Amino acid sequence: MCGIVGIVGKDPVNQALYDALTMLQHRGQDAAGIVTVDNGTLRLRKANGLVRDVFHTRHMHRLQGRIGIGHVRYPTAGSASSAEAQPFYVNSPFGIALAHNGNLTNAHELQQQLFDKARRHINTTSDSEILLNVFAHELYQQECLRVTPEDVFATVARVHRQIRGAYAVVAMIIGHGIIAFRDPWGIRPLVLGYRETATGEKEYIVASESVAVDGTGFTYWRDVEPGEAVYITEDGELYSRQCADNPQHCPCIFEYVYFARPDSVIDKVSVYASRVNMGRKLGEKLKRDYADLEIDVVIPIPETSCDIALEIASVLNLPYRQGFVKNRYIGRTFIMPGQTQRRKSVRRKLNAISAEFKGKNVLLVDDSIVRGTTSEQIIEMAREAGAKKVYFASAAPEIRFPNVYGIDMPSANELIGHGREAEEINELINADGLIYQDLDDLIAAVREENPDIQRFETSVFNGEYITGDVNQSYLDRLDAARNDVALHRQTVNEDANLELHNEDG
Ligand SMILES: O=P(O)(O)OC[C@H]1O[C@H](OP(=O)(O)OP(=O)(O)O)[C@H](O)[C@@H]1O
Ligand SMILES: NC(=O)CC[C@H](N)C(=O)O
Ligand SMILES: [Mg+2]
Repeated sequence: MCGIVGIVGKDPVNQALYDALTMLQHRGQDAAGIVTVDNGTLRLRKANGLVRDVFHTRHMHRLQGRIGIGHVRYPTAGSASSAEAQPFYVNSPFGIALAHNGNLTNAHELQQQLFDKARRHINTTSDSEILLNVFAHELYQQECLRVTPEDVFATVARVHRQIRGAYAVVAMIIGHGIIAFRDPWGIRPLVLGYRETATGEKEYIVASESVAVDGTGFTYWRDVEPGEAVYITEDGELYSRQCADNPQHCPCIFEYVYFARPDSVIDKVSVYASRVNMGRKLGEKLKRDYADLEIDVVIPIPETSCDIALEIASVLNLPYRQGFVKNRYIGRTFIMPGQTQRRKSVRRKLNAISAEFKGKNVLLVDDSIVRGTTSEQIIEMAREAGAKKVYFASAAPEIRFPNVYGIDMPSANELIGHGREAEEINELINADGLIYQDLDDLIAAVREENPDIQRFETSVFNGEYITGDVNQSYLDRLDAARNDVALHRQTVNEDANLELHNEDG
């Protein structure tokens, strides 16, 4: 998952972009970037690392201008090289910078078409650079000297017809403004906000999550609709239009399970409320079907599962204890690159308080089990801390299939739930009992907050890929390109990559 933001302001936007990126940091910890337009010239700073490490005072000084976009990256395509940090830039037409959250499923074909049709060279292995070039080529085809809202909407409509997969995008055209659009399924989130200056002029923000809107002093306004494009000119005029032929709302359910911050509201669903509902549903299942388990205490695996576990404890009428302490200086482990780093980080990140485990039957709660890295080690830690029995509950059902829409789960074989039933998984993670949420209950937990959502993107649980273009040969290619061994090989070679259009360190 990545985080994106764009701001059209009346004063310099560098600090607000930086602040927004820090509030989206949980969506991507690998790289960060900001581009602003300063008197007709792009200013760019992007590099690998956390937001606080990428931007130093000297970079912030250079990022002048009243309009800009930013990105935090969690790679799902291409390499982890800093040359693939975003935003990307292309000089024709006009000068365009673009930031993307999601993953294109036809990137390979698009790259070939770009060369055949437009002789466009793609310098990295990133699908987002391809997306930028498709957009640039279509805008060029409008043959306009000044870009009008009509040109923008015609361009996005043509982009929608060509690209497949998941995409929430912010793009900036020098001398014109910012464009934001979302794929016709609305798989990845994108929200709009505004604020007024002291003189009553409007400023706008688009961001992956509403937390970035709240935290920068903007007011949340609405979600960008699936398929919709929003164009905000540099003078602050806002235009919007539905640009997809057949938009259908089908947001990614994993945003609610894990990715988004609980204080965000996505597609009118409070992430926090949906997690409380997940806890209630799972608590009810435990009460109904597992009444024979003698549980003394419910313990969350910080951080994402805390709201879920608290609700389970309340349904079961059991004590809730924070038996694991989280090291606040270690980030999210699931989105770290490479299994070695992920494995090592679990014990660095979480430590048990023995008193909460000694001689007790504990129910550990997590939001999801993906590779099983966390659950396996945490159960071992609970036993070392003296637990009698260790039961494990997951607020998401078994994750059995790869994700192709912006979550880095490219390889079925790396998923502990792939081809296995709960009992087998239970043995692998060495629990005394493993209880998964049912998919219908998970869907109901989120839908309860917005019954207008008819369908969710749930492919990791049931293998149904809503875009309809994902077949086994695509999945095999993805696996070969992005499994842990392939990524390791890539990292070794990445220094050879050429870095363009960047401020030096
Ligand atoms: O089965 P796994 O492959 O270990 O993946 C699942 C775990 O990873 C995530 O935690 P993470 O540490 O990323 O973030 P959090 O602090 O937000 O819970 C998630 O919340 C689970 O705990
Ligand atoms: N997680 C994402 O949204 C990734 C965006 C893009 N596919 C990249 O790898 O940089
Ligand atoms: Mg976790």
